[in-house]
Amino acid sequence: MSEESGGPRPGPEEVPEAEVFQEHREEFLEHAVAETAEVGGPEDYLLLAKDIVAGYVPGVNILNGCTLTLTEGEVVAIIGPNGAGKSTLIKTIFGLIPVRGGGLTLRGSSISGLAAHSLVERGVGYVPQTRNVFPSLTIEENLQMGAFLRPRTFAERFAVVSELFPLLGKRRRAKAGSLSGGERQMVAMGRALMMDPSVLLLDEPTAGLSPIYQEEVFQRVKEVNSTGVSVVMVEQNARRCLQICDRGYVLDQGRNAYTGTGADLLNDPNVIELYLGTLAKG
Ligand SMILES: Nc1ncnc2c1ncn2[C@@H]1O[C@H](COP(=O)(O)OP(=O)(O)OP(=O)(O)O)[C@@H](O)[C@H]1O
Repeated sequence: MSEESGGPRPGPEEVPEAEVFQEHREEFLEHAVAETAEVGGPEDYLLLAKDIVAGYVPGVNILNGCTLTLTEGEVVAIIGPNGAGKSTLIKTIFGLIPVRGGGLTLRGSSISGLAAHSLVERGVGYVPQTRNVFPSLTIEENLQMGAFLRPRTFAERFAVVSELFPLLGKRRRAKAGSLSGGERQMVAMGRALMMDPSVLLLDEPTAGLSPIYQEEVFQRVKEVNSTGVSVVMVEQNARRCLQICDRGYVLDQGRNAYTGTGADLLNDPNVIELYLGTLAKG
């Protein structure tokens, strides 16, 4: 008789949580709200990403036809499990990943295939998740980089941005590399705002930050939004993000799994079970 080694095994009645999650997820995705059919035309939105197919490696799609709309003045959140394609969607919107299918429009005009700097010229700002400041440059120099396409507007924009983020004005000569993670995030957002964008794309702005700084980032996002900037943000702190956003998208496997107002998503039993609750961590 051989004896098998290893830790305790699930009893005959126990099913590992990950399997439960997978089973419910497949079932839920089959019945997921397909928003695409209800989406209006490009002229109805400030930004429209429709039926987007995109990926990194030839022949492998990460986004499998997902759709996102942004109306003037909104904060829109993108949440979902790890690897769902949230960052990929935001990078595709910003022209960092080629669009293989579907289309992107800004104020009704196609932006599919445009490079990132063309999008900046058209009023789109982007804050990447990592390496989003130049650590060896001062805060002021980082902000100058943000205004490189319109250097003559620097002083005026610096005044506006440091009113929103007082730290940036007070510590303008500090090297960005000497700042905490939360402070760097303020520099990164400030830099993206130097070109006076109408759309701000944020990729996981609270990742790696302490709860206090996470909260500060959420508050700043709301303040920036109140100045007339529309925001699309990918977030790992899904609950808090859904509390402050107007609408949210749950992405799963590169598709729209669910769409609704922040409150709808926070109160939906399926979303809670699969994407916000303990099963989601299985
Ligand atoms: N540069 C890359 N080259 C190839 N594959 C990539 C690259 N970046 C991401 N991927 C893959 O694309 C898929 C989606 O990644 P993405 O970063 O968009 O996920 P996400 O939903 O933002 O999740 P997370 O919260 O884990 O960042 C993952 O399978 C990831 O491994």
